[in-house]
Amino acid sequence: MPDAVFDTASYFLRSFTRPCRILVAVSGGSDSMGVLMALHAAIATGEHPGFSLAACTVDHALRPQSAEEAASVAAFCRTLDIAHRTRRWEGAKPATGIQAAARKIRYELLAVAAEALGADCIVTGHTREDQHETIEMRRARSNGPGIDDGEGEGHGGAGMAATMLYGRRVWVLRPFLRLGRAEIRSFLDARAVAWIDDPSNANHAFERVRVRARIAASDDMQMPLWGGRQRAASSAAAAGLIEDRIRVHEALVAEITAENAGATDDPDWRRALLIVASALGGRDHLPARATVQRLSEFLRAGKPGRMTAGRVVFDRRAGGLYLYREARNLPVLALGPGGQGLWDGRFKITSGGPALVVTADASGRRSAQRLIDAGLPMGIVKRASTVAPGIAPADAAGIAYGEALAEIEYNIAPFDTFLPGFDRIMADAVAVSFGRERYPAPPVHDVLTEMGM
Ligand SMILES: Nc1ncnc2c1ncn2[C@@H]1O[C@H](COP(=O)(O)OP(=O)(O)OP(=O)(O)O)[C@@H](O)[C@H]1O
Repeated sequence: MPDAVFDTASYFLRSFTRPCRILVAVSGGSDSMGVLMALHAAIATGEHPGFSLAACTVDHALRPQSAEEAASVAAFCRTLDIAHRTRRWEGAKPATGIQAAARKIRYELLAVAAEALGADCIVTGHTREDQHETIEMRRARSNGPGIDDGEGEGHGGAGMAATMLYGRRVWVLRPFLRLGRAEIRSFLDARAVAWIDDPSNANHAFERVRVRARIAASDDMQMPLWGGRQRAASSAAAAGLIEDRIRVHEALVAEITAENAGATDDPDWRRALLIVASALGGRDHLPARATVQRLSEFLRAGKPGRMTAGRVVFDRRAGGLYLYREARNLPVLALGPGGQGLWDGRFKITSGGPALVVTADASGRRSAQRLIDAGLPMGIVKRASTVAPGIAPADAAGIAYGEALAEIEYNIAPFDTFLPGFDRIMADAVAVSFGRERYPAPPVHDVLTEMGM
C-alpha cells in the first residue's frame, strides 16, 4: 500500500549530499512522533546506509505534565534504540511573549543537544498545517501581500523554509512541510504508536491557536505568497545587486553610488538595500511597511538630506547614498575576564584577558583613518566612526583604546540566528561584504531543488 509519510521520509533521506546523523526534535505530539517513526522505518530498510538517529525533547517547564511527557518520549526512544536527551528550560520565564521566547530557547537547547549527541543536523515535524498558520500570521501582520515587511525568520513573502540554519552552526530541516497532520496520524495509528496532545494547542491566548481555529472555520487553505523557489531566485538576484552596487566599509558604512541611490522600484534591489541596512543597524527584522514607504519617497525625491529608518541613517549626498548606524541609544557592555558578549546587535566581542567595557567610540579615533583611506566624504567619516565600538579595560575606562585586548567579529543580525535556506545566497553576499566567511551549506540538495513550498 502506498504510504505518503514513509515515502516522504525516504525521499528526504535521498536528498542528502552525504549520510548524516540526524537529531529529531520530538515534542511527543503526532507530527514529531511521525517524523521520528518514519525516518526510523526508512533507515531500517537498509536502503540508506550511514544514516542514524538521535532525539531530543525540550521540557519548557511551563506545564506541570511536561517533565512526565519528556520521560515518555525518552521511554519510547529506548524501545527503538534511539539515543534521547531531555533538555530543560531552567530559570525565570518572561511575563510576555512566552511563545517567542520558548521558540528561541528551544532551538538553542536543540542545537546544544545535537552537538552533545554528535548529530549533524536537526529535523522537526512541521506540517502543511503549520505552514498555513505561519503564512496566515505573517499575512495578518503585514496587512496584505507585501514582500518587504515580514518578520523574523521569513522576512515576509514566503512561508516557513524547508531548511533553516540556526545560529550559524546547525541546519534545521523540515521534511514534512507538505504533509497533512491527518496522514501522519493514520501512519502512527497503523503502527499503534500513541502521541501526546498538547493542551496549549487549545489555549486561545496564543496567536497561533487563534489562527488555526480561523483557518479551520474558513476552510481556506492559503498558499504561500511566494514559493521557496521564487524566493530563492529573488535572493540570488538581491545577492548580485549587493555585490555590484553596495560597498560596505569597516562594517560601519554602506556606500551606494549616485546612479543607484534613487532606485526603489525593483523589489530585489529594495530587499538588498533593506537587508544591508538591517545588518548595519544590528536588527534581525526589516523596517515596517510604512517606514519603507517613507524611505522610498525620500530616495526617489533624489534630494540631499538624511532620513533614519530602523536605527540606520540614510544619508543622501550629491556623490551617492551612505548608510550608517544612527548615534542614539548606543549601549554599554561590561565583559568579565575572558568574557564574550554582543554589543549593539552588531559586534561580537571576546575579551582576550582582562575585564572590558565596550561603549560607542565617541572620539571616532579608531575607525576614522580607515574610513578616510576608503575615500569617504569627511562628513560621513565623522558620523560613522563614532558608532564604532570603543573597547577599554574595565579598570581604566576611557583612557586606553583596547582593540588589541579583544577579538571582534561582526554579527549579521538578520541572518545569524535564523537563516531560511532560500535566503542563503543573499546572506552569503552580505557576509562577504561585511568581511565575514560565508554561511555553512546545508546537508541536503540546494534550496532551488528543495522540497519545501
Ligand atoms: N518541546 C519540544 N521538544 C522538542 N521538539 C519540539 C518541541 N516543541 C516543538 N518541537 C519541534 O518543533 C516542531 C513544531 O512544533 P510547534 O508547531 O509546536 O512549534 P512552532 O513554535 O510552531 O515551531 P517553530 O519553533 O519552528 O516556530 C515539532 O514538530 C517538533 O519537531
